Amino acid sequence: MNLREVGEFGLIERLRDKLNPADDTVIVGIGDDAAVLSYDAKSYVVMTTDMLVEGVHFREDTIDFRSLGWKSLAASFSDIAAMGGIPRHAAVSLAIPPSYEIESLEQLYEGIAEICSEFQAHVVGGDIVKTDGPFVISVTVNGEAAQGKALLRSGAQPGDLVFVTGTVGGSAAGLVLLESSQKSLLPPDEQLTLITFHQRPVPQVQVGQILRTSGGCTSCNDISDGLASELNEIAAASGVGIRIDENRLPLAPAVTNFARITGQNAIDWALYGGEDYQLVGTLHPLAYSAVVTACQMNGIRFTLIGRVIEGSGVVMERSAGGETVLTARGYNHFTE
Ligand SMILES: Nc1ncnc2c1ncn2[C@@H]1O[C@H](COP(=O)(O)OP(=O)(O)OP(=O)(O)O)[C@@H](O)[C@H]1O
Ligand SMILES: Cc1ncc(C[n+]2csc(CCOP(=O)(O)O)c2C)c(N)n1
Ligand SMILES: [Mg+2]
Ligand SMILES: [Mg+2]
Ligand SMILES: [Mg+2]
Repeated sequence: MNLREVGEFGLIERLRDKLNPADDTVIVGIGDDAAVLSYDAKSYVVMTTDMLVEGVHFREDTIDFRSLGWKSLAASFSDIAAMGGIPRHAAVSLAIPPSYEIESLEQLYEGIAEICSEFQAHVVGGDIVKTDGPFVISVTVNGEAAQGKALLRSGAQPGDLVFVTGTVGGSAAGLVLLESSQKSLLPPDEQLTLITFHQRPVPQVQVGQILRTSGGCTSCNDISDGLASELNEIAAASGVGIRIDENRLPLAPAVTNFARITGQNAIDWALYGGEDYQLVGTLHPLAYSAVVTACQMNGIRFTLIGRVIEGSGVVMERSAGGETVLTARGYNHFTE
């Protein structure tokens, strides 16, 4: 069968069927943002790996090396955050075209060091190979989580509230701006805001901790492929339906402004753009006030965008009236 037909997620299912069953050290295996592993009685190890490929995840004209270093680790820290874990240790492997300058790779590592100091994480190893293909960065991150309380995609219950942190659609807007010949239509400060959303996403480790300790977060996912895709993953893993409200989607003013100027759709960026690395999930209503207070105290934007219902799939109530079924049409390698 053709890869374009099964897509990235169909391929994962097919490959997973070939593997041996996991043993009891695997608390959460394939299927969530990160694996949760138990080696002793104290705490869980949370482990995730992701690749970034030149031409697919970045190009010379969409990111500088220092930001690329930041973003490469941010994506993995975000997966750890989505499990309620704290990122601790990383391994970084590079497949490098021989034409690359050593200074560029040093800049990459300055960005890696920057995010590691921000989150008190450490690079503890990696690997380097030469390639005649594109530049590839592979990042594996291990984190820590308290035993028994990892945030999964699979616990949403009808009646729960659907939340998202920060704002959404900013990374896609930033990418459109970086690729656009109409940059100057937007004020310089808003240009910088959009470019920062794309190049320097901030993994939501702190809110992951707030959610985990609240005891009422029933599901969580980070936004790599787009809100529509992540919500569908939660709905499918939890066996529930989700209703969200278009009016409630948190968009940064620079994003709506840029959409207006270029005649593009900011809601589509939020739903299908991806790479915002915010957290989306569900909360038992009784946990809401404690979570929102903790977020306010820490300057974290936390928005309710809908509700969990019985059934399946994701529906969005439109601001113009009516509703739209949101398919998992986010970023999917092979179908893109
Ligand atoms: N080649 C593979 N072999 C085994 N498991 C895989 C493979 N590729 C992905 N997975 C697993 O499938 C699940 C879904 O992966 P996916 O990459 O969609 O999640 P993610 O890392 O949260 O998202 P993204 O890659 O968009 O940031 C994860 O548990 C992941 O570890
Ligand atoms: C040059 C360029 N073109 C397109 C994109 C957009 N993009 C690439 S991969 C991806 C999903 C996340 O990746 P993954 O699912 O592998 O974690 C997105 C939204 C980009 N960043 N740069
Ligand atoms: Mg993820
Ligand atoms: Mg992944
Ligand atoms: Mg993805």
